[in-house]
Amino acid sequence: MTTALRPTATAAARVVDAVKTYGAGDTEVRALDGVSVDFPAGRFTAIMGPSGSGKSTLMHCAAGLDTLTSGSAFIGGTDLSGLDDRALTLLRRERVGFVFQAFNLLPTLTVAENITLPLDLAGQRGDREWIDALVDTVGLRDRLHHRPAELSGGQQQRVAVARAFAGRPDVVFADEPTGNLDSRAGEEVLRLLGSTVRRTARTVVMVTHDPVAAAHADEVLFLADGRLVDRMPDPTAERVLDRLKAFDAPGVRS
Ligand SMILES: Nc1ncnc2c1ncn2[C@@H]1O[C@H](COP(=O)(O)OP(=O)(O)OP(=O)(O)O)[C@@H](O)[C@H]1O
Repeated sequence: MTTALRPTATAAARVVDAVKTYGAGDTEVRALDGVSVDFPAGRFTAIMGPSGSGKSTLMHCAAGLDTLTSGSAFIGGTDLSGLDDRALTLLRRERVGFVFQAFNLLPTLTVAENITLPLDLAGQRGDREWIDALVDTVGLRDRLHHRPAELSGGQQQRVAVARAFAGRPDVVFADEPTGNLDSRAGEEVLRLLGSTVRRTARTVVMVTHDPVAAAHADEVLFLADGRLVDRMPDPTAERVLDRLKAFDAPGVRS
């Protein structure tokens, strides 16, 4: 293993020289064109960039939902390319949490059952104190026995956030978590993600199109044409918006 490929102790997830192509020959698309990036432990990182820049592809490959064409992806010190499908499924279940735009709660289960679903699937009891604290953090104690259909969109996404963190994962990947929410409910979910990172030293990686959402992160990564072209620590919505505008400006590339 070369030095460049050795995972750092502080990266919850990382990709090295990540290349992902779709199709072949004239129709080949290079969705990721040599991206190397660490997602530091205990930090909230947002991924932004124009449509088609490779955000979802990067997230899916970093999370073990998809495989790279070349390069490496690590969760903690585990090289995902060395894992077969079964091992990848187990790793995702035990060490990765997910929050999707569409909430993806199971309608027949109660809120409490949805929150512990990943643990139940893994045959684990989980840390009851941790889960109890999560229920309070997301403010759903009085809804624990309700079904998702009885909750607002914002409440459903808060259930999904609790579910994502229930197993104390190394990293939570959030794909447009506020895309289906009005701005107030979205703001609550973002504050929840940020405060959970800061209070519990968990790690969140979020793909978003929304500069206001990205401003909740500790750092924003900008992709363009499948490459990492910029990073912005301590972002504000205004600065993120200005940076995004530069992608559209004639003659300005990254
Ligand atoms: N399954 C696929 N087959 C072929 N091409 C794909 C596939 N998935 C993604 N692509 C292409 O890869 C490139 C990157 O796509 P990706 O979805 O990662 O971008 P994105 O930045 O998440 O876009 P958006 O903001 O529109 O969601 C695009 O050109 C896209 O068309």
